[in-house]
Amino acid sequence: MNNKSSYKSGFVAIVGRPNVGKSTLMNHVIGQKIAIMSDKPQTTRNKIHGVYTQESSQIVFLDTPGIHKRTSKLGDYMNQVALNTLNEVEAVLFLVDVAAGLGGGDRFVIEQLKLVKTPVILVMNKIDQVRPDEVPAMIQQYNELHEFAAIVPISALQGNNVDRLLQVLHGYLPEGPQYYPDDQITDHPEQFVVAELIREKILHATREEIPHSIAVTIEDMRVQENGVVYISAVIFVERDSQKGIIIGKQGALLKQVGKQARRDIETLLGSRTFIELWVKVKKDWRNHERVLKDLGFRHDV
Ligand SMILES: Nc1nc2c(ncn2[C@@H]2O[C@H](COP(=O)(O)OP(=O)(O)OP(=O)(O)O)[C@@H](O)[C@H]2O)c(=O)[nH]1
Repeated sequence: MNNKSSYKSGFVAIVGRPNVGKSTLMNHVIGQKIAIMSDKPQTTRNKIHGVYTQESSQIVFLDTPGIHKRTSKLGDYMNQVALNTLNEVEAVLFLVDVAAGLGGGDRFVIEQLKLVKTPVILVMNKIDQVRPDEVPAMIQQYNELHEFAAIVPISALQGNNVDRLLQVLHGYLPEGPQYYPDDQITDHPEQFVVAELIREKILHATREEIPHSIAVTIEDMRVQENGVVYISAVIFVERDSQKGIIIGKQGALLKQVGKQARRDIETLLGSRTFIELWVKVKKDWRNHERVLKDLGFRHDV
């Protein structure tokens, strides 16, 4: 895992009507890996669409399906979940199909996006299907409906201008940790990120006092009947003194960590969560290969 302070990372939500090319774009950006991820049954509503990792940055793309329909009560609820997510991410990619033209579905999504304070980047996909001289008028049409942070025409299928899109996105990434390892797609991608978010909050709250000698494992994570995701996580430290620091006076620091982590985790999952944090001392765990493996860590932690 990379803990360089200059590392940048963040969440980006992708929205767009069915068939506009969301999967094709992800395939182009990330390649084969996401196929594995998206095949996994998801416990929650927001799906991780893909993770794009580079030397100094990482983007976690979220799929936000709820935004497109307005039908039932469930639809309303989904919509609210989607809107909450969109308000918490670094940027929203709004994909449209220029070949299909601007339709009612797009207009509906734009109305939803007006409720969101996050920068929205309009991605005009399937540019290979129209004549170049048609593009300015199309841009104009969308510009009249909403003030987008940026407008980027691409062909996800042919890969045209996708680099430019990634460049624009990088501009919106704050400093943050590398949530996912470079090349490893875990069986439980959500759990991995949840653990990493908790770890990040601890390091932030304790500053220099707790070196990076902590590990966080998710012992239990499941959706309860009331829809709340229950998470039980164990924080492993090397010394008793570190345990005291992390718990804090009357549990104050741990409570703060839990609160901050919950905010991010709820954004990621699009669900309410209940998080239990435990602190355990496991002496010199970093030196033990097997323990490391149990904890699901690689060697360079
Ligand atoms: N010509 C052209 N076709 C594209 C482009 N991007 C996607 N397509 C095609 O559009 C169709 C739909 O693409 P998907 O990536 O499955 O769309 P999606 O938005 O993920 O669709 P849902 O999963 O239904 O939400 C596929 O046949 C793609 O090959 C593009 O840039 N140009």
